[in-house]
Amino acid sequence: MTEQEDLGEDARISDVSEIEPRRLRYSEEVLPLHWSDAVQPGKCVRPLKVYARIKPALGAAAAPEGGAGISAGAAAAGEGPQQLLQTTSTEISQVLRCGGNSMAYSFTRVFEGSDQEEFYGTAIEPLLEELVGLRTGSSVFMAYGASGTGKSYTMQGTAAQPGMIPRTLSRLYQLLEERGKEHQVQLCFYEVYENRVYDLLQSARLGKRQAQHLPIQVLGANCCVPGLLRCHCTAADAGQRLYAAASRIRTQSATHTNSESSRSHAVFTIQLLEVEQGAVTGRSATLSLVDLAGAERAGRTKNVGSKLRESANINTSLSVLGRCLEALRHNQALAARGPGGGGAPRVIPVRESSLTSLFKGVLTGQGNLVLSVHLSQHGDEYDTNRHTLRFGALASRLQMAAAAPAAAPPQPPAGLPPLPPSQQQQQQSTQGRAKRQRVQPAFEEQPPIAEAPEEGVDEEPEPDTRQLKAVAQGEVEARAAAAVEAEAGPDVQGGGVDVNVVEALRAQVQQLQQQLVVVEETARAAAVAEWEELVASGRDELEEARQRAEQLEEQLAAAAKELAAAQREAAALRRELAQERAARPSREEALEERMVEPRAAAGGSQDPVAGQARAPAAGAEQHPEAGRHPPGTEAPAQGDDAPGTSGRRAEEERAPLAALPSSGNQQQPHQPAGGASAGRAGAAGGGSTGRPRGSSKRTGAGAAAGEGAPGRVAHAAEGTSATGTADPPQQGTGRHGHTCKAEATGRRSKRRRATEDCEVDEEAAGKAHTTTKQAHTAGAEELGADGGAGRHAGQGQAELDGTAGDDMATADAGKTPVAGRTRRKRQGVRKP
Ligand SMILES: Nc1ncnc2c1ncn2[C@@H]1O[C@H](COP(=O)(O)OP(=O)(O)OP(=O)(O)O)[C@@H](O)[C@H]1O
Repeated sequence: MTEQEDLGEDARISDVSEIEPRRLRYSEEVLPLHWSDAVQPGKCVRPLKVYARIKPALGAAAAPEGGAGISAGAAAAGEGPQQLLQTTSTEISQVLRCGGNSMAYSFTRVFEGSDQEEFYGTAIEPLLEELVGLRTGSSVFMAYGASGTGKSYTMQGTAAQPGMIPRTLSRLYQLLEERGKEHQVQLCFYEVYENRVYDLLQSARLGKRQAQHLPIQVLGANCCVPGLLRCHCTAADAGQRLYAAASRIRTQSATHTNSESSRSHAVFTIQLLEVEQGAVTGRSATLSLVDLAGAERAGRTKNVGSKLRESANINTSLSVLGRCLEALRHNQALAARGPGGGGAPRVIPVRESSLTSLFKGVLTGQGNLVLSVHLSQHGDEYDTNRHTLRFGALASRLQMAAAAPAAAPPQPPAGLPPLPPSQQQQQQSTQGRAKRQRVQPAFEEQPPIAEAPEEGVDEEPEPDTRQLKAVAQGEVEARAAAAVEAEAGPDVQGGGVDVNVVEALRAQVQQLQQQLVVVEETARAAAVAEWEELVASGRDELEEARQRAEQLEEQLAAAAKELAAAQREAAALRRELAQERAARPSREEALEERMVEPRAAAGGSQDPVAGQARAPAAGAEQHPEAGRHPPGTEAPAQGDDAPGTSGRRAEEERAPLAALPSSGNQQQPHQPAGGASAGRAGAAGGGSTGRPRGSSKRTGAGAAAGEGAPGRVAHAAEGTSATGTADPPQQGTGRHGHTCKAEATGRRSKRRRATEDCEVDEEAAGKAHTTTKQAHTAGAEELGADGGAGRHAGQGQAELDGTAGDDMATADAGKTPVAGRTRRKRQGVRKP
């Protein structure tokens, strides 16, 4: 921060005589600086004008001006993405040099180059005309942009190219002259540095930077800065000199991006009061020209220490400004949608910074706001330009409601009533004396007053200013006077108030007010910081919850997929099972059909064994209870009851197994011959009978096999042989057995294939096995009981001895291999 502790002759206002000392009295009166116009809703609404001005790239100050196309000199290289601004008269497109999409932004008008006249004529002159014609109560022009983009160049200019403020002053008096009406012009110039208001005119007048900042009083929609000096100015050159001198006091310093970077927002206000017959009528209008400090990126400016703090303050206030415009835009869009448009209006955060507090009126859409956004054609200004372009695009969507100033000036707030005329008069004179005492030394050094004072204005204060005086300073002084009177007692009251005491109290009150402002600001900053922290932590929590929800959703989706796959698999298995079930009867049919031939062959061979084999079956039919005996329990025991005489051995030898079901004849243990004859009868009947009732088909088949079907007998013999237990199979089957064996072997392999093709019902196979075993056991025991040493008996005995083991089942019937296999499977035994 550059503080000019002691201005040299050059820096001081060269001709302070331009400022009437008597007029300074008026300059301390509290008047609203920027206020909202009294407009009816929906009336005088117009879009906010946004002008864009592009500073040429370095070394290209002479680039083509104002025209469309690409500026020369845009090739300055730097870090970051290289950009180029392509323009038309109303549009700017930011193009990346490395390619990519460009975005176009529209503005009221786009300016390029260094010429100030054109910019002034387009952007400022209309505002000045409105001021002079008192057509708009309050107009504000703001220059916005990153540091070093030409805001100060535009507002202040150079000797060769005067900026907007000198041009405005010069043109103002021309217009007033043309109008031919009497006016009073009051000038204010102050800066907002680190969120505090400093009076630049006062500093210029005193010859040093004033250390005390001034409080801002927001009075409803209006804003006042008590203590701010207002200078009457009757000529353009006086105003220009005043401005030039005060500008030098404005805080500036060199940064990485700008050798004369403004570290504060500077506000130059021209207030025009209408005067008729030497008296102010009450109608007034203001035009404020604001040179905002430039937004800075710490990375680019490389600021540290106080400059970094300044930078942070600048960025904060500009950010609040941006948020105000955003909120205003939101509210206006909401209002345009009408009732029921959805959403709630936002609070416009004007109170969050001094800058926005000062311009509360226009930032809430009341009054006339015009913006210029400043850009740079330098290649490496991509980010800063983009930010500025977006700000401009947002602002250009706003509507402003401006109206002519009302006949009566803005009224002081209800809490601060005007003082009674007598007391006010007294205080004014007291105040005037005190002020003259205070400021006199500064003016004593200056040349004599060049211009004659405006007598009417000087001697007789205007009624409107008397009213407005009570807004702040009057109030303070009244309270101070009251306090003094109370303290001094009746003598002092009668003799008047001691000026020094009043002054002291007044200073004290002002100090307290300033302290109050500081406290308020600190509290507000703390609240904002806390709120931001809260929002940030809430955002973190929200993010965590969102991530967790995403994880859960993913898990849910995976589980749903697995479930669907499992359901598909289950459905496929169900289908397979159904197909299996559907195919089972036909397979069994096929097996039966295949067995017809061997049976027929067996039947045709006149095998007595076969004939006998059916006899027990028939017996079983006669005694169905036989089939109900569980294998290995009753049947063998019953076999004991079977007759085992040697006379019957020949027959029994031929049908050792066929006799097994005779166990069903336990009620008739002495009728083996009957059973045998029944078996023969069964054989004669085609050998298809004799299945015990209650057995399943397979069980029946197994039993039948055991009972003496020829093939089964052969198979049983073979199976017995395979177990290596008794005699060779041919010995048990004889001649006929050879034939049967050969056929049975072929059929067996076929059968095995057939049975291996399909899964045989375990239960059925088990039953077949047990029934067969039962039959074997019964037969063997029957034979054994006889003491018969026939081959079949020996075989049966061997099986009973357990030598056959599980393979006995395979020796039983055509089904038995499967049954055996199934049993092995069940028992977890591998086939040897
Ligand atoms: N349109 C222009 N034509 C020629 N020179 C320009 C133009 N705009 C700016 N400049 C030059 O660029 C330099 C920086 O401009 P200026 O100080 O006005 O930037 P700024 O935006 O006010 O920066 P800051 O915000 O840091 O104060 C100055 O030397 C100025 O003369």
